Amino acid sequence: MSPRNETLRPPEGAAAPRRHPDAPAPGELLGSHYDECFGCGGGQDHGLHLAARAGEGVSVTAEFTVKKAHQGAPGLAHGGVLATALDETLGALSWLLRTIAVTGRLETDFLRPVPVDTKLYLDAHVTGVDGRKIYSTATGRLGGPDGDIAVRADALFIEVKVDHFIAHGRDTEIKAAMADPDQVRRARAFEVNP
Ligand SMILES: CCCCCCCCCCCCCC(=O)SCCNC(=O)CCNC(=O)[C@H](O)C(C)(C)COP(=O)(O)OP(=O)(O)OC[C@H]1O[C@@H](n2cnc3c(N)ncnc32)[C@H](O)[C@@H]1OP(=O)(O)O
Repeated sequence: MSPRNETLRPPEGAAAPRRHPDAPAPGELLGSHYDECFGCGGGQDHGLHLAARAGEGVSVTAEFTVKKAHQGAPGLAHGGVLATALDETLGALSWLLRTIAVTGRLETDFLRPVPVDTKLYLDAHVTGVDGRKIYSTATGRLGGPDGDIAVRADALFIEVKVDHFIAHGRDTEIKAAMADPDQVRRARAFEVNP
């Protein structure tokens, strides 16, 4: 499916996505980039606890089970939570590019309601890279990886350096993150590209 919005289509001359030589192997669990992340962190009781795996090329798959705390209408997932699941899955593509990037633009289509206790099967891949701009797309399916599409999104992520978070994040959390050698190593490693 190609993006409906022109601004989310890689421009002419954009580079094809290139899997980083040190990217995790296909099938490998990617883990969380930050324990307090609402999307993937283990430290958020009501977070999505989304678990993503590396796929082939520059792609990932992920699973997320809708919980009671994620409702909008009775018994149904909140649209913003579903957009978060797509955003987080798209964000996980950073592990394959080994580039830190933040969401600049995210366009989401909600095709089917998603009940509480449903497992959403997500996949995402990069469609092109143009300088700091990373174009990508994702789907969330019901019933299995080949099931009906419930939600889909096209996105533009923008590459940033670790300093982006240091400059903009609240002091308390930045200080705690910087005091954690594993967190710093994980983040800084992404800044070194061949
Ligand atoms: C220590 C702890 C580390 C933890 C690390 C893990 C982090 C992982 C987190 C992942 C969590 C999951 C994910 C999350 O939740 S990420 C959280 C949600 N996203 C954000 O908070 C991002 C907020 N926005 C910004 O900070 C800035 O606007 C950014 C950094 C994005 C760009 O500002 P910057 O000043 O740097 O660059 P620029 O303005 O020159 O733009 C550059 C180019 O991009 C184009 N452009 C920009 N925006 C748009 C747009 N909306 N539509 C179309 N195009 C857009 C722009 O035209 C230009 O194009 P060109 O003129 O070059 O052609």
